[in-house]
Order: sequence, then structure tokens, then C-alpha cells
Amino acid sequence: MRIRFTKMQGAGNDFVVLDETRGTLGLTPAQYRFLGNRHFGVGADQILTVRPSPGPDIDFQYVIHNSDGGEVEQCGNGARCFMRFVRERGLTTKDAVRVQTLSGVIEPRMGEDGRVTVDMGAPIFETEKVPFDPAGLTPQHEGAWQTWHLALSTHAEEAIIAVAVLSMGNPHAVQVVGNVDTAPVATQGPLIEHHPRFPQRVNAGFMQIVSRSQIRLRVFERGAGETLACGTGACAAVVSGIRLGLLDPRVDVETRGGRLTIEWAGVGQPVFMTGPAVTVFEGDIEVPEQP
Ligand SMILES: N[C@H](CCC[C@H](N)C(=O)O)C(=O)O
Repeated sequence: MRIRFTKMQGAGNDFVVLDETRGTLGLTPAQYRFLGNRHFGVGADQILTVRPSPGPDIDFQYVIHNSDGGEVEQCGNGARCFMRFVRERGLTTKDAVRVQTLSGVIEPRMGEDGRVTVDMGAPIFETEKVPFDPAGLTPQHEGAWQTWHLALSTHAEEAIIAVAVLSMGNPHAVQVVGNVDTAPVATQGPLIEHHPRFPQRVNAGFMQIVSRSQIRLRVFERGAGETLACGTGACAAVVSGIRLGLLDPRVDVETRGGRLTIEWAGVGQPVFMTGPAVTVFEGDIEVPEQP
């Protein structure tokens, strides 16, 4: 099957974007993996699909697959690229659209400066909704909130880390580190992603506090590995830092791929994320029936 795609990136988190507003392609997980493959396919962290409105007061449906082929609930950097895509392809003339995802409705808005701001909805803290299994753990109360001690066992070492656990529609475990450049992302990332206390796996954030209004962040993403930026991860890290009493309500997040700005006014309030969204190129590719 020959398909048309658009390659996009938001702060270096890169995507294959598919337009299914005029009919669905019916791709399989193996075909999504093929599209994400950096050697045999196009190459991307996630594959984003634009579908028609599912109902009243909603402009589009937004479907997200990680490069491992699994469908997931949310993608923040992808939401900004989604907004640019529907504008550039003439699928909307609006400056802001309401978009249905697996985890609810989000609202990306084009900014004057070409950056995009997304209302990502309110973070979710109930452990059963992350989901996270705290059985047998005692929450560590730091400031106004709690972290959890996770045991990470490798053949080489036993490590106990303290993570903040929350959902931005997708699950996140965030730890504070002294320096993201030397943080054990490659070794601890997979152990956290696949930790048995996260039945749906989890995105693992490593946050360095630079000041009350600036952090550095690396994220080992569920289903994709370390990416140059993670939008929901930036939201989760800033929300965690604010609840731990370490950050102010507006924070610049320096990722390896660029800067995101996150604003959150407190529990029950939505998180706003602002950042870049870039179209890299368009193309066609032959997708094998059985890749
Ligand atoms: N890996 C994530 C999905 C993509 C999130 C990230 N690319 C973002 O910008 O939020 C997950 O499995 O929940």
C-alpha cells in the first residue's frame, strides 16, 4: 500500500503524520512500527493520525502510536504538530481546535510567533488512574506532596529511587537528579518503563532544577526510548516540581531538542504547554502488507 505522509518535529521529538480525514488506512501495529523504523521506514518517535470529528463541538480525532506500534493516550509535542498540520493542509482555518484523544479533549492554539500553545487538561494524581500499584509502599511526604521509593534491580546493582507518579492522560514517573547530563537515563530508563508497579508501563522523567522557573529534562519514553523532548513529560515534571514546592507556576523546560514553556495554576487546573512545531518534509512510501 503506497501512502502519503508528512514528517514533523516538535523540539526534536519527531513524527510521521497521516491524514485519515478522507478515509482510514487500516494500518496494523507492525505497519506503524515500519513507519517509525529509522532504517527500513521513515523513522519517528511516534506516528500521529488525523481523523474527522467524532462528534459535536469537536474538530478532529487524534490517534497516537509509539514507534513500538502501540497506541497511546496522549502526545504533547505531537499536539502542537497536529495544529500546524491541520492548518497547513487546509483542514481548518481556525486558530484553535478541539481534538479528541484516547484520554480526553485537548485544545491546541496557533500563536502569533508560530509557536503553539496546548491546553493539555488537568493532571491526574490518583494512583489507580495512572495506573501505579503502591501496595506495600509508604509514600514519602516531601513538601506538600508525596514521592514513592522504587527498587530497581539490575545484574550490576540495586538502586532505590524516589519518583513522583502522575498522569497527563499517559503515565509518568519523575525523579529529581543533580545533572541531567550524567543522569542514568540509559540504564534506569528501561527498568522504570517496565517496572511491575506500572501495569501499562510508564514514561520515565529525569528533572534537574536550575531555578524556580527553569528546569532541564530528559525523558525515557514508554514505547520509544529516550527522545529529544517529551511534551507530556515536561508537563508531568513541572507539575511534580510545583507540588513538591520546588517550582513556580510558569517554568521554562530545557530539553535536548529545544525549549518548552509549561504553566500550571494548581490542582484541578489545566496544564498549558507552549513550544515549536515544524514541518520537515512530505513524502510517499510503500508500506508492506506484512512488514
Ligand atoms: N511515549 C508516550 C507517548 C508520546 C509522548 C511524548 N512524545 C509527548 O510529547 O508527550 C507514552 O507512551 O505515553
